[in-house]
Amino acid sequence: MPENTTIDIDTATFKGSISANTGLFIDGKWVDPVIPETIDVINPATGKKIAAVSVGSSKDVDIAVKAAHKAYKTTWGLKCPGSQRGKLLTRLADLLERDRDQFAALEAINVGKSMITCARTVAISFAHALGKPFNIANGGDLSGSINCIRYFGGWADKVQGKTIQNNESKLAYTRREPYGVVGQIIPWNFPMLMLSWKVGPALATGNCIVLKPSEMTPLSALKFAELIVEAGFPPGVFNIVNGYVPPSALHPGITVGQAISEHMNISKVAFTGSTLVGRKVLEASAKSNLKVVTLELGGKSPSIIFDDCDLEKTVRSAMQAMYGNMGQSCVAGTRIFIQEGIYPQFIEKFTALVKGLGQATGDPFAPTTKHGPQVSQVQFDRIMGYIESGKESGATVHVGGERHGTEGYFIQPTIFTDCTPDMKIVREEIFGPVAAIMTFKTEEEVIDAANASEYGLAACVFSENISRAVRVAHAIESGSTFVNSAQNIDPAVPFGGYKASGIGREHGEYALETYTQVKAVHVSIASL
Ligand SMILES: NC(=O)C1=CN([C@@H]2O[C@H](COP(=O)(O)OP(=O)(O)OC[C@H]3O[C@@H](n4cnc5c(N)ncnc54)[C@H](O)[C@@H]3O)[C@@H](O)[C@H]2O)C=CC1
Ligand code: BAL
Repeated sequence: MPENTTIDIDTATFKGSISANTGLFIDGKWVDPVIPETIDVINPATGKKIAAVSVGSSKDVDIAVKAAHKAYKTTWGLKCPGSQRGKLLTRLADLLERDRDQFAALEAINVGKSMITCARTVAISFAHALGKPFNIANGGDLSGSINCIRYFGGWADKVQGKTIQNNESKLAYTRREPYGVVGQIIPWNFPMLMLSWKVGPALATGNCIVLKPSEMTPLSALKFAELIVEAGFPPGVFNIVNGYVPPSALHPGITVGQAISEHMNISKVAFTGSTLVGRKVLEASAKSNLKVVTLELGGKSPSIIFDDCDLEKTVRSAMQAMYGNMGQSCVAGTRIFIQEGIYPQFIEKFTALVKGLGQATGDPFAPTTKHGPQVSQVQFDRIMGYIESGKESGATVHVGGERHGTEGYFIQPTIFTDCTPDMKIVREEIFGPVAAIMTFKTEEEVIDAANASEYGLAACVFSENISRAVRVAHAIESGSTFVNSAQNIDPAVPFGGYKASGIGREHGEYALETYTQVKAVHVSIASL
């Protein structure tokens, strides 16, 4: 039987012992993988092991899919009224709220999220607060997760089809039916938040889930499974299979993520992660059962700053948009375009703020920390590689550009100036605290420059001329554009990418569409 691990945390911002099971969660129970194997979970602030958790294989995915199918046919799906699904989701949100400090602490220790602005008061669902310190994890990530699950709980009994009045000799109507078993593959940058974005709409619409957390950050998902049981969801509705990437010696064949993508009895996969893997998921679907695939992938989002912006607010928002979550955010505003007239004032204030952020780098549990570590050695090396590339290609390191400290995976918040569109640091997603600054003269010029990217996830536009701001927002090729704010994502508003940033939308009514398929029913009412 898999064991509980206990994580003791004694810090200024969180004190307590958190226990979490380290097994796979299948059919409402904790189980060992068919081939017993574990993976170490690392604290990125120290590089040291926190715990070891079980990892599964395609065999465990098969078992989880069978359990999910059984639940779908017997206790969930069309067998469970939407009102009951909504009640359970609302209960789940309440339980998450009750235990939010523990979940925030798990995010802080496993992802390096820091604990500064005790943002319990944060009104928005997804605060791109700086860093992943504990208080930020609690305010931003946990508020966002709770709000998202509660929001979709409200939708569960409101999923509706339509009647079609086209022909008086028939009654034609549509139904929105769940897919059955859906696979969900989530990343490490916002483990609880990405889980909630996927679990909320899937359960609201009556699907059963086989979820794979990132192998780097499984702890909060494992803890979440306990709340699924406590809330009263029937066994098999929600299953977790952790997995390795790349294949290990014990699991030389396909990985868990690939097994989910290829599975013949999974009818839809929702994926958040790299564009590279997104392509593989799509390919696996094409080669297996043509399952529906939604993808939320990379970005290289522009922040466009016009001369007539509110400078104080804009500088703060541009910093949040860029350095929130240590730059490990798909919507990060990494290409900062500044109109020439305001460049000197903007750069002076932005530099001061970013240097301040650098001074507030450190222990995710310290009350003053605003900037934590990158998630792993791999990500650290990758980002440092980009910083070297920036230097070699002729950009100027204006701030930062080095590692911070000697332990863990900390990188100084970095600003590159003198950037040109051909540079790797301007074209590619870095997923770290590295800003590329460029200037522009005209609206037309900046629209072209902003759109010269394979990505199209998000953008920020800063101008007090609302006509111009909205005009530019419409001209930018992105799934979301934020006017005069950092990326205040909201569970009621659709989220997703244009171009290589993804397929489909999460959040809002659109998410219900991506978790249901439409059935048309034609009933003849013609008199004989
Ligand atoms: N859109 C976003 O929010 C995210 C984007 N990324 C981007 O990806 C880059 C690399 O990060 P990684 O952790 O390597 O991302 P990744 O795309 O490899 O990981 C995301 C998830 O996909 C799973 N996965 C890996 N290979 C798979 C396969 N063949 N089939 C199915 N699932 C698979 C992973 O285990 C993880 O759960 C980052 O530097 C960043 O640019 C990473 C995480 C989140
Ligand atoms: N992947 C959605 C949230 C983010 O990375 O910013």
